[in-house]
Amino acid sequence: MSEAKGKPIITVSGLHKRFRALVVLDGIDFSMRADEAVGIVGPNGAGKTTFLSVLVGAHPPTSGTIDLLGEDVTHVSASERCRRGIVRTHQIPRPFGGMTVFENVFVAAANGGGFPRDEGYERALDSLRLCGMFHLCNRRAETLGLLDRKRLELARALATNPKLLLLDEIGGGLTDGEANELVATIRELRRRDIAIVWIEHIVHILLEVADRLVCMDQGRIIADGDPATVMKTPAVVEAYLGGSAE
Ligand SMILES: Nc1ncnc2c1ncn2[C@@H]1O[C@H](COP(=O)(O)OP(=O)(O)OP(=O)(O)O)[C@@H](O)[C@H]1O
Repeated sequence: MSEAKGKPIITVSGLHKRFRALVVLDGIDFSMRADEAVGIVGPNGAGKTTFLSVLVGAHPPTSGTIDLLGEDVTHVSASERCRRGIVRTHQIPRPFGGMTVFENVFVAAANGGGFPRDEGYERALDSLRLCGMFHLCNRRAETLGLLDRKRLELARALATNPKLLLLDEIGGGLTDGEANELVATIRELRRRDIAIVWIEHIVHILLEVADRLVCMDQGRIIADGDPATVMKTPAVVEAYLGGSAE
């Protein structure tokens, strides 16, 4: 492992997030290296999506700090964080309607990634190829089905040239064959040295890629470590898997 890969890509300390009286993140401490793929599981409402939103700057934390690549980005805008290499996909894909698939991805490369035109063009094409969407370049984004919308969401995120990619439930509703394709794509991203955080309820897909698993419950991290060990942790069995710790 190179020295750069072994360094933390992101470190979060004492992160709290409240929406009015509702405490959604309740003291999150988290750090990961650039060569890791971390899965996040947890019951509905645990705060997983909110965690990603706070990491990318879509919501300011109520308190706590976020350090990206050795710099404090807690008060840095979402667009600037994106240019520094952190990007997320959304649980519900949000393509720009009225634009083609290619235009959607090109806008991400140019605006999100800050690439000049020719480079943005190449990045957009590379992302579309990687996500198996090249043949759909000229389709209007709003005419895509759910699976292709999810692929487009991933292609747009990749076009920004992320160092850390945050995925929010991109596996839901896929057939086994489609899920295998998705796993192959994520493995290719790891070969390209992109660090991954992936929230997913379909745990068996997640475990094919994640080398570390985090379980959240009620705004806290209740387990963090080797996936097999985390899945057997009594607190995880009780909070997430619906079983008894006995
Ligand atoms: N913008 C918001 N304003 C108010 N409450 C919010 C907001 N976003 C999320 N919440 C609340 O925060 C809590 C955590 O939501 P979040 O979506 O982060 O959980 P989650 O673990 O991702 O759940 P799921 O697995 O169902 O996606 C929920 O009670 C949700 O209603």
